Amino acid sequence: MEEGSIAPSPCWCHLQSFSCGLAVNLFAGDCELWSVKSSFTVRIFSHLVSRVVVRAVRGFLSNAQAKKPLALSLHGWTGTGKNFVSRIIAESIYKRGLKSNYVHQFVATLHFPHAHSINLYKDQLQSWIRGNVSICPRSIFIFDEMDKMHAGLIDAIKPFLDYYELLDGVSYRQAIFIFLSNAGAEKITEVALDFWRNGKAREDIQLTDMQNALSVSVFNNRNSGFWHSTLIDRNLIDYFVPFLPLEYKHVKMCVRVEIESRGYAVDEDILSRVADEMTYFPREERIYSDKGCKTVDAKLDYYYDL
Ligand SMILES: Nc1ncnc2c1ncn2[C@@H]1O[C@H](COP(=O)(O)OP(=O)(O)OP(=O)(O)O)[C@@H](O)[C@H]1O
Repeated sequence: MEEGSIAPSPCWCHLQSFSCGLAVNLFAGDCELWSVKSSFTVRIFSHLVSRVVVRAVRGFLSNAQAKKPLALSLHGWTGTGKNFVSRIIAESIYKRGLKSNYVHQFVATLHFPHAHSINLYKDQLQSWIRGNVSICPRSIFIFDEMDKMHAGLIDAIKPFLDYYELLDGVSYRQAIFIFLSNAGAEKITEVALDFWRNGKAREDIQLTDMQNALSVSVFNNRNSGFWHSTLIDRNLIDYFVPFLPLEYKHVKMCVRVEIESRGYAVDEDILSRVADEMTYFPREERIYSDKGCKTVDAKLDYYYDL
């Protein structure tokens, strides 16, 4: 099944995008899913993330009677896989993944840069979401850099995340909203470090050890994009998903995956050298990679003559 052939309005790339009208899709209403894989898996080095995300997405997609759209808020240090996971979710639903006309990605610093334009952004965001969900109920909206979003802006989408059956004739109950943020990373690291220092296994960290602390921490953080947000206040975010900081062994796993994906034989020496080049924190213990797995692929270029 090919998706509609008219791409979202090209002017979307610019600030004015919203005001130049919504995307028109040739096959309006025809946004059948590429596949809702019953075996939908997330190959990610984090027991919490794979467990929560897979259950949440699979459960939501198989529930024809969902009472509200799915809202996932992914939190963690840089390079811990938040964009990676949102890409996997998009690809599990639409053949073209993030390139699908039904997947909309907003980057706070790019699409909502000016504090003085908040009211304009709010109107534009509502129109964009309303228009696109009217065309495709199973639209996916990804908000990256939530921690850089001006406080209050995200509250504009509150009505769409709520339990309404219809709003002006449109149902938002099949839509998926994903928020990505570095806010809360300190809290997550604190819990992970606590487990580590007490000799407890990382795999024993439960979602319940983090969820509440995470939502409270972003709610009270002026720089989280969710500061005093009604989305949290009204419990409209279904899951706060903590991405644990990545350890040396995880970085090596990332290097291995990258080498394999390039079709090379894995060289254990290169694996270790790339992981050794990363820097680790906290200063004393040096457990977690401060860039997660980011820059791994760039570092590999040095070792493989491409
Ligand atoms: N937990 C993980 N499991 C598997 N691969 C990972 C994981 N974390 C990161 N990676 C790899 O590292 C790359 C960079 O991660 P990604 O861009 O998703 O990080 P991020 O959390 O979105 O970072 P940022 O907060 O800076 O946007 C991914 O494309 C993926 O290849």
